[in-house]
Amino acid sequence: MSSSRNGPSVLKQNWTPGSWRHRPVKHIPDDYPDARELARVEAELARLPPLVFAEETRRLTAALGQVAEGKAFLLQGGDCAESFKEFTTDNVRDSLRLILQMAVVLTFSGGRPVVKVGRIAGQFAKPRSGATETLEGVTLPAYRGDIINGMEFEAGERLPDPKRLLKAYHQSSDTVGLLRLFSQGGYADLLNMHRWTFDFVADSVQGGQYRKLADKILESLRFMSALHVSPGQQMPLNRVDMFTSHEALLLNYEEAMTRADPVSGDWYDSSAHMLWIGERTRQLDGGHVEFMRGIQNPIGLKCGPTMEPDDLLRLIDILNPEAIPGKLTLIGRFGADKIAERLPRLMAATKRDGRPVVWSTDPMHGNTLKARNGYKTRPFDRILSEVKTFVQVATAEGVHPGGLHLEMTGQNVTECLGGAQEVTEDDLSSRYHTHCDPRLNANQALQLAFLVADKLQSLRVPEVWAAAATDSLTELSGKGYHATPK
Ligand SMILES: O=C[C@H](O)[C@H](O)COP(=O)(O)O
Ligand SMILES: C=C(OP(=O)(O)O)C(=O)O
Repeated sequence: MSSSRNGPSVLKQNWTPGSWRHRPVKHIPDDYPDARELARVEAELARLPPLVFAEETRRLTAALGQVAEGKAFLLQGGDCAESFKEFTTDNVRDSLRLILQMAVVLTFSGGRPVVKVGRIAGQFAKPRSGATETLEGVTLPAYRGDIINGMEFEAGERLPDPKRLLKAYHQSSDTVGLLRLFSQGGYADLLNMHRWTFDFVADSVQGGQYRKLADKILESLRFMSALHVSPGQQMPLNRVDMFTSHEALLLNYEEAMTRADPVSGDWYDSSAHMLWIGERTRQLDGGHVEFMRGIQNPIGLKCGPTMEPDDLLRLIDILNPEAIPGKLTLIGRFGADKIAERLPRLMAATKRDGRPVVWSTDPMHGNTLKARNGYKTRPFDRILSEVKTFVQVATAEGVHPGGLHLEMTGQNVTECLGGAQEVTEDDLSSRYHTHCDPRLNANQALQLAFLVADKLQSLRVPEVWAAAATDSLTELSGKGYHATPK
């Protein structure tokens, strides 16, 4: 059952882009100094062009449907928080090139297409643990992302300012434009894959591994072209589909960007192809879930350590009642020490339930800690450990380990500890640029891609999968894993 030109489907009755306003909401500022100015900005946004088209969004749903069936893999990654200050053409290109490199690695080893989704062109609003921040005895409202207030520790900057919604829109629009140019205009041509390597990665182990892999792929392409077999006839190699996503947190912005598609009559949030609900705003009766139930875009749902199987199933009832393949991606973010205990029953519940979902892992948000020198950081070994356990649990439960959700950057930052470059606590201060949470740098991200690719490679053949499932059970015993009755 789907909606039609005759009106919304029965399941979506009583929904409007603004119906979230009648529900309790968390992490949306209620202290804009000038409510009329906010309303004026919302009206202006509603008149501005969409950032993405419904047809592209439907293409992403279909691609994610393939992931749900185990025929593709999702790579979703990018900034923790985009900022106005750090917006440059080079930064957008570098975010894309990192995704392209990782996708080559994952596609080659996993033997499945990789669906590429950036945390980009709208990832501006952040839910914070505390409402305030205190520095040297002065307390101010917390920084909540550039779309809401400013990062400077100064009273005026920390006030929510409606004009920031417009600035975020225009920067997102420029970013989408650049992504289209880079992904469709030749830069993403597979024959260019050597040029995607970052200078600071070229001499590392990962740089060498990538060079070898790229040589191998180019050799195969030359071989096929010598045989006059052109893979490009079936699948263009000179451009890629690069989709955008962000957390749908500031619903004032999302509502203003939501439009009825003239072709299908369905409502699409035109601010991004994919939106997700954060761990802190997934309350069943909350405004965020209410908003997301009405839009036709593919949706992500963060699933943290406190989520119970019943809550998850009720959220699926609300968010994907029509069981559309590719509509819902569950993004586990438990922490390396909790995943083996918390994930299996959620996966088993979705398996028993039978409605299609993509299972993806975010190994960043459950593994944040404060270093001795005060920097918020994430150890690479914990990130890696969560990803490995994710694949093991999925394998043991007979579920496709479908995706990876990362906070990462093409910049040579020192924000996460460890990795092949062995970033130490003392190194953190040298290039710590994030606006909120620590991101993997390109070297660490590529290293992770090679390690995941290695795991996925072993799952390509069904018999190997079965053996891996047995091995996974053995390895997981002792980590708190409880096998779920089949
Ligand atoms: O990205 C996620 C959250 O916004 C972030 O982890 C919150 O950070 P905080 O705990 O410093 O507020
Ligand atoms: C806030 C985020 O994550 P979570 O909701 O999982 O904490 C995020 O991905 O930016």
